[in-house]
Formats: sequence, structure tokens, C-alpha cells
Amino acid sequence: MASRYSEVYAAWKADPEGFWAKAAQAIDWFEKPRRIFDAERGTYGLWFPDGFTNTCYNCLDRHIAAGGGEQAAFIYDSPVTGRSEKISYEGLLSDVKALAAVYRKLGVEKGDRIVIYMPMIPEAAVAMLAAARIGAVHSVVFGGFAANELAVRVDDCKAKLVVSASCGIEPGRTVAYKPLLDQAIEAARHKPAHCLIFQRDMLAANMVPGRDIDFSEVLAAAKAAGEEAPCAPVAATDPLYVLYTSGTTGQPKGVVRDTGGHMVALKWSMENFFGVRPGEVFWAASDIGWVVGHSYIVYGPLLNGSTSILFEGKPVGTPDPGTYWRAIAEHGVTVMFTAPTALRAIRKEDPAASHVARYDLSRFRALYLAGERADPDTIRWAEQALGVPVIDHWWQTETGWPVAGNAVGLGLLPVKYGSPAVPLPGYDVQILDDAGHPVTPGTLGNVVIKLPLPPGCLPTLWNADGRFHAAYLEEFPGYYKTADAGYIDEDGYVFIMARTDDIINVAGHRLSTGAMEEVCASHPDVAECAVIGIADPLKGQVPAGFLVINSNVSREPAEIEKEVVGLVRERIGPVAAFRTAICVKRLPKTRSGKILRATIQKIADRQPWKMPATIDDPAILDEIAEVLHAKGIGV
Ligand SMILES: CCC(=O)SCCNC(=O)CCNC(=O)[C@H](O)C(C)(C)COP(=O)(O)OP(=O)(O)OC[C@H]1O[C@@H](n2cnc3c(N)ncnc32)[C@H](O)[C@@H]1OP(=O)(O)O
Repeated sequence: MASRYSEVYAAWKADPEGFWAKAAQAIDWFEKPRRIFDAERGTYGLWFPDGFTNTCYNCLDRHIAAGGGEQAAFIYDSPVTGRSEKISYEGLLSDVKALAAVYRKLGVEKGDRIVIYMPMIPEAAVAMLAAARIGAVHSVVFGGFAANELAVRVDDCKAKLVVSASCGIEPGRTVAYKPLLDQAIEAARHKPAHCLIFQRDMLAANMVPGRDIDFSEVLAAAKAAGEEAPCAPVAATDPLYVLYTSGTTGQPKGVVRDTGGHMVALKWSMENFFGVRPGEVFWAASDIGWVVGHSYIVYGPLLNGSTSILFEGKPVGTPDPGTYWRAIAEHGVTVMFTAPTALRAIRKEDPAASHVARYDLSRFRALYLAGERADPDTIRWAEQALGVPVIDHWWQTETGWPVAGNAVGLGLLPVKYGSPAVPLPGYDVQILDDAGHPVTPGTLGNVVIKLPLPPGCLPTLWNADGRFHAAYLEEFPGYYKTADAGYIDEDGYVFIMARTDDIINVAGHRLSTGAMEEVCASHPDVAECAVIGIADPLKGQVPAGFLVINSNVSREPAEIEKEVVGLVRERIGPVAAFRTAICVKRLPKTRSGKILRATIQKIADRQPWKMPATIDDPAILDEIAEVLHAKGIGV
């Protein structure tokens, strides 16, 4: 099929409001918006400012009203527990209605926050949809974060309720969630009134009397009593959720997602970008703790009337590197999303892709990759192994849906390896130099998006309009700063090259080196430190910490390094993948005292580097190179 991309993008550019007004017709509204965009409200304007709707209604009730109740909403595929289960739209709605009634009985009202800290089980999605049903704001916290990170989020959003589970299952170990939750609540200044705990068979959690409530018991009781909560009409501009993402400090940023624009954008993207029709099976192999889990495990597929796979497993080891292909064949997946790290892990164990041949992938049409840079080698390997288009695309927690990509739904454009292709309708992506001037095609600069951002993107940060403005809008007035560096070529293809801040990407997880430095520096023997991301063949990047020890300390450096590694795991969580801490005599700095992190990174990554003109003492770089080489890094 010839690509309709240029025509559709031009139609959006000619009449953005007309474009989104038409897209909004695919959503059911309790009160249809008469205005499409109000540039005077919010931080840069608000979408559908006078519309009223409900996300849960659009995800569930309306499909059932249209006769789709028996279709599977979710397929729960859990190789780590050996379970596989289909959950129909009707069955899901029944649980969601009852849980929403439980929330109401616990005093949760429209606008109240519910923190969800759960593994990849259907109850996590039920908890999200039940919050949406009553107009409560959910905030999902990824299970790989430590208690301290959970506490920071509970405090920031002042959660009235926490929904959690007794445990998660990681290969080879059971992760007890409840002790982490108890520690988090102990540490938090704000105490949630109640915790709803889903007890899993593999591990029972100890309950705190008066505060903790058994999820299954209370849900069954609500169902037996016929208790159900109706869908609350919420303003299109009301928040559906807050999702925290790494900031440049230990305080994460609470990305706000509104209700109406989010649904309009996701529904449009399911059909036009991913090319998935209602009734088809879509699989985003990620976690509900990340934005892709929100957008494309839960909300996008359900808004589209599709079936979504909820996968509790890993690309390898559960049980083998064929597990993705097995699930695609077994459930008739048409389109899948995963992170490049997952493919690299599979390739490492099965370089010849011999597991693919074991399965019938005839219904599989496309594989989408995002979350980190997709290296051309991995894309080519997957194309050859799977025989379907493998499509890199680029977006952020903040945008909520793809900014640039090759839209299957509009007909594919030629692929340029290393580029996530072209900006999607809604996004006017530009490249500016540091002074804010546009650069010529092919020139590296700051990747920005001309305001207003389209529906679905963040309107602000939770309770932090000032921080939102300072972080995203201030540096390039009239534009949203992505904090990515890249270029656009002569054909309009976007290339994303690096971050412009201290965020690193570890296995598709966005992590702040600043936050890790805060933890390293809190060790009593550490005088100062620097954390950088170094290249890793599997995870893309991994963090490495350089520690200067207090002069009066005579302990073995290896001991301190081990303690610091443990401290980061304890404070931030295993997701940080912080395994390398190295004691050094001194850190290289400029004469004004700025640590030369970028130069250390280049040495570690064996990239060409130049002696910075402002360096205070060049000999320190030789010392750093020596220590790195002794550890086998950068050699
Ligand atoms: C486009 C917009 C976006 O960017 S949205 C974000 C997109 N990113 C993603 O979808 C993430 C992609 N990455 C992954 O799914 C995983 O990293 C994959 C590839 C599956 C590999 O997983 P895994 O082998 O566990 O490695 P990892 O680096 O993720 O984990 C590091 C340590 O953390 C642990 N962990 C992981 N998840 C949990 C969890 N839910 N609960 C508790 N612990 C968890 C892992 O077990 C691992 O621990 P350890 O250090 O080995 O002991």
C-alpha cells in the first residue's frame, strides 16, 4: 500500500483543530466538546476544555453495549507461574465495577490519588480501570523500584489508598512487595488511609490491622452484595493518572495525563500508527509501571476494542528465548511492541533465531521497538528472523504516545536504519541550536516540539507548574524541550542521538545519574562522586560510579565500593542495574569545579575525546583511564 503519511500529516498541519475534532469522534463523550483547544488555559493550552467523558466507560462499557462483551480484553500469559487466562470485556467490567465500589466505600473520591504497586497481573489493570471509573487519579509505581522511591511517590501525590500485592516473581526469586510497601509507608510523611493487598499463592503478606485489606476478599464481598460504582463524568482536562519519571535530581517528575486528549490520541494511534483493528490481538511486552504499559498494555488496546496481552515473564529464561514467539503464535498476536534490549537478550541466547521456526507466526504483521535507541544490527537481525517490518519509533513518558515513527496504519515509508522515521501528525519536531536558532538539515542540535503539544501529551507536572515550565518550556520559548539531541535529514527523518541532560537509558528504563550520585554521596566514607552511563552490549547503557573517599578513611576501597553498590540497590532499586562503583583518587574537573563527566564517559566507551581546554589538571584523566582499564572497562 502506498503511504498516506504525507497527505495525513499535511492535513493535520493545515488544520490541527479540525484534525483532532475528527479524531475525537471516535470517543464517546457524556458532553461533546464544543471547543477543541483553548490556548489561554493551562500552561500552554488545554485540549477539549469543555468536554466530559470517562476513560473506563470508553475502555469497557461501550464495547459491551455494542455486543463485544465476550471478546477477550486481556490474555494473561504468565510463564513464571505457568498460568494463561483469557479475561473477557464483560468479566473485566464486572471486577472493575466492584473494585470501584470498594474504592468508594473506602472514601476515595473523584480527584483522590491511588498508588498502584503491583506485578504484571490482571488485578493491576483492574485497579487502574476502577480508579478511572470513579474519576480517581492513579499513580502506578514500577515493581523494580525500592521502598524509598515508592515513599517519594506516595508523598508527592499524597495517596489516599495504595493497591499492592504480596509479591512479584522474578526469574529465580520471589520479590516480597509487602515489606517494601510497609517500609515505604513508614518512611513517607504522608500516610495513606488504607492498603488493598492482593495475596498471591506463592507468598502470603503480613497485614497491618486497621490499614490493610485483603483485595480478593473485599472484591468478592462487593460482588456478592451486587455493589457496583457507575462511571463518573470527568472533565476532559481532569487527570487520569500521574506517572513519575526520573528528573535530574532524586525528586522524580510527576507526569500528568489528562482524560480526553489521552483517549483521542491513543485511539488514533492504535489504528493509524500501529495499524491494529478492533478485535485484533496487540501485545506491548513491557510493564504497567512504564508509560508504554499505561498506553499500550491497558488503555490503547481497550479503547480500540482490541485484545491486549498481559505478559508476566522475560524475553529469555522463562523458559527459553522462544517465549515471545510462542506467545505470538498461541494468542494470534498481530502487532507487538518491545524494547531493543529484549531482542538483544534473545539474540544473545539464540543468535540463529532457531526458536522462531518452532511457531506459526502467520498472523504476525509488525514488531515495534522503542524505549531506547534501536541499533540497526538488532533491527536487521529481527527483520531476518521474523520476516515482518521491524519499526523503530520514538516517544517519551511525557508525550504518552509516539512522536516519530513509521506508521503501518498509514502505509509504510522506506526504512532508514538508525532513524525512528518521521514526526507523526500532531508533532512539529524541529532542531534548534543552543541559542534557539533552527539548524540546517543534518545538523545536530536540540530536538524540540513546537507548542502546543498534541492531545495526549502532558499538560503539566503534578502540583508543579513552575517545575514543568522550567524543565520543558523555558529554554526554548514556544517549544517543548525533549532533552534529546539529534538531527532531521533532508527527507524529514528524525535521528535521536543522545540525551542533553543527566538521564541515562538502562534496558529501556530512564534513570537519573543525579539521583544515583545523591545516593553514592550519602555513604559516610564518600567525599564526592560522579555517576555516568557507559555503553553496554545488552542493556544499551549501564551506570558506573566514581567515588573519592574521605582522606581520613583507611578501609579497603573494594569494601566501600560493594557497600555503595548495595546502597543504590536498596535506595533506588534493582532496576538501576548499578553494579560498578570505582574508588578514584580525584575526579577530573574544569577550573570552575565542574566534573568532566562527558570526558570520563568517552574514555570508558573508547570514543575519541579531546582534552577539555578548561581542565584543571589533565593528569587526572590518565588516572581515571588507568583505573577503568584495570577493571576491564574502555580497553
Ligand atoms: C517509549 C516510551 C518509553 O520509553 S516506555 C519504557 C519502555 N521500556 C520498557 O518497556 C522496558 C524494557 N525493558 C524490559 O522490559 C526489561 O529490562 C527486559 C528487557 C525484559 C529485561 O528484564 P530483566 O532481565 O529483569 O532486566 P532489568 O534490567 O529490567 O532488571 C534489572 C533488575 O531489576 C529486577 N526487576 C525487573 N523488574 C522487576 C519487577 N517488576 N519487580 C522487581 N524487580 C524487578 C530484575 O530482576 C533485575 O534484578 P537483578 O539485578 O538481576 O537481581
